[in-house]
Amino acid sequence: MRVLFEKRMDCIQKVAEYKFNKNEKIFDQSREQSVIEKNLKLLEKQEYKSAYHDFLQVLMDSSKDYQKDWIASQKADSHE
Ligand SMILES: O=C(O)C(=O)C[C@]1(C(=O)O)C=C[C@@H](O)C=C1
Repeated sequence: MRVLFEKRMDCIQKVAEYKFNKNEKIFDQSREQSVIEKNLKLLEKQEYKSAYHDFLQVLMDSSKDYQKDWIASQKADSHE
């Protein structure tokens, strides 16, 4: 779990850098919806669907918080 989490966060770091450089917004509702739908379809045990939906949402909220903090720190550094 930790290893997968760290790999995911390495990707999220790259996404944050891309969004910072392109001045793109962090939250993309349609993208988020499609990530959730795609993953829910892949779930083998549909009885876990609701719990998995909540898990994905918490994961994406955490990614957005990380991106927000990282981009804010970059902006603060550039104003020093
Ligand atoms: O794909 C992105 O643009 C991301 O920022 C990653 C991610 C995610 O954690 O999967 C996070 C926020 C977006 O709203 C959608 C997806």
